[in-house]
Amino acid sequence: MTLKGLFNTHWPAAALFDLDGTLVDSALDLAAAVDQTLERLDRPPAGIDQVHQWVGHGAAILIRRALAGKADWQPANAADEALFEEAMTLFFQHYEIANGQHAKVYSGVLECLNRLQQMNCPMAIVTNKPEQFVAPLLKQLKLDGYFQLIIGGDTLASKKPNPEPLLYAMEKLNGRPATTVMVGDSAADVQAAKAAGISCVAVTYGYNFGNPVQALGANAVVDSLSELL
Ligand SMILES: O=C(O)COP(=O)(O)O
Ligand SMILES: [Mg+2]
Repeated sequence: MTLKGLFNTHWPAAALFDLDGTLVDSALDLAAAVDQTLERLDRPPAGIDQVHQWVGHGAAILIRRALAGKADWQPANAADEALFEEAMTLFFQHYEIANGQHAKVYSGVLECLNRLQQMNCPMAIVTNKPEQFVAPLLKQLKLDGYFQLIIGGDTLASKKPNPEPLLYAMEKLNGRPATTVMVGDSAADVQAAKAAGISCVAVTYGYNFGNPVQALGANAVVDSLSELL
C-alpha cells in the first residue's frame, strides 16, 4: 500500500513518525545503557534480545522491565521505588553517551523522507524516547533536516498509546485526522493513531514488544518505508 493509495491518490497533508524501531534501529545503544545501568547496580545484564522486546513505552518502563527482568513488571514498594529512581539516573547518564554509537537508519527511510519533503509534506517525530535524546540522535544520523517538530515521551503530559501527542503534533503541522498518517513499529503507535482517528502504517522490521505487527489493525503494513512511495 502506498501513501497515495491510503489517501485516494493524494499525498498526506502531514506525516508523523515513530523513531525507535521505525526510522532508527537503536536497540544496541539502549541495550548497552541498560546493561551498564544493571552492572552499576550489581545485577546481571539483560542483553540485546530482551531489551529489543522492552523498547517502545519510554525510558521509565524500559528501566522498570530491566529491574524486574521481564516485560510485565509489578508496581513497586518504597524500597523498589528508590532503586528505580537510582536506575533512571544511571540510565540517563549511560544513554547520553551510548545514544547514536551503534544506531542505524533503516533501509528505505531516507527515500521516504526525501520524497515527502519534496512533496512539501510537513513531518514530525512522535516518539516515547525522552525528548533530550532525540535531537542528538537525529543529528548524528543526518536525519535532523526533515522534521518541523519533535515530540518526545516526556514532552507532553501523556505518551503513546495515548493519542494526545499525535493530535498535538498533527495540529502543529496543520494536519487533520483524515489527511494525516502515523508511521510506527508497535502497538503503542497503532493504538494511539486509532484513538486519534489518524491512518496508521506499521512496519514489520521494528520491535513491537517481540510480537508480529500484522494483527494490530494498521491501515497498511510494509516491510520498508520505500513501499509507501
Ligand atoms: O520507548 C522508547 O523509548 C522509544 O520508543 P519509540 O521511538 O518507538 O516511541
Ligand atoms: Mg517504535
